[in-house]
Amino acid sequence: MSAVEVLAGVDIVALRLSEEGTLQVLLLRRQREPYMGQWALPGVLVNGRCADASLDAAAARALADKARLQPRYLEQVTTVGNGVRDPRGWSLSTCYLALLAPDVVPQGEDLQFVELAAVISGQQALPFDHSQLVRLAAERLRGKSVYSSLPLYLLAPRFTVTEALAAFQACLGEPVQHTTLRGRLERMKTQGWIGETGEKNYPKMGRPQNLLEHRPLAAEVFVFDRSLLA
Ligand SMILES: O=P(O)(O)OC[C@H]1O[C@@H](O)[C@H](O)[C@@H]1O
Repeated sequence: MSAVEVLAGVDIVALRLSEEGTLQVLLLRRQREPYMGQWALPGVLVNGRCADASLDAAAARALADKARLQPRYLEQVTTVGNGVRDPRGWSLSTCYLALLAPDVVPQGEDLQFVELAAVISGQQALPFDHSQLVRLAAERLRGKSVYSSLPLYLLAPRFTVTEALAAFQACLGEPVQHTTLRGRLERMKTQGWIGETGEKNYPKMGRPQNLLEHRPLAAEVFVFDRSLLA
């Protein structure tokens, strides 16, 4: 690379809600230098011969080509850039937050989910500045989960209130009042963002619960009139 060139890329912080109710982040084992063999965020370079129409298209390509999956939700978080984050020289990375369905499984030995908490705590180290990108994406998710329906994208399209509670608590990292969440979901129902399916799920333990359906409208997330933590 000549001294005037800058590498530009996108990196994806793709999150899944585990059965235990924790958030997990998708990692890819790097196939080339730098950091060959290490677990990193899936990402692609966008300069050079790539035909991506936009950064959003490049982010979708990174997930489709490298992780072989489609997100339920994708949002640009931030752009970082400096001369030290990539040993190849000056580079920019635009970081995306992707939310995945809970039943997504890694397709191949070069992909794995690890606990988000392990990356944030530093127990699972990542190359480049990828740990910092994970922290920024998790902060964005937490911030938006206080006042919007964003965590519902971590659930199957049909879900119960108990499952919604688990998703919100995982994103916020603290307990949420069942009655408060139920009130916000009722509000979404009256505005057409959630529908009653008329069906129930039958868990191994406990009583059957109504199955609701997430019907996101054009704006993608429903904004609550009050904080969920109020
Ligand atoms: O995987 P290759 O194409 O080598 O490079 C992409 C990575 O290079 C880094 O700056 C980015 O953070 C991205 O993950």
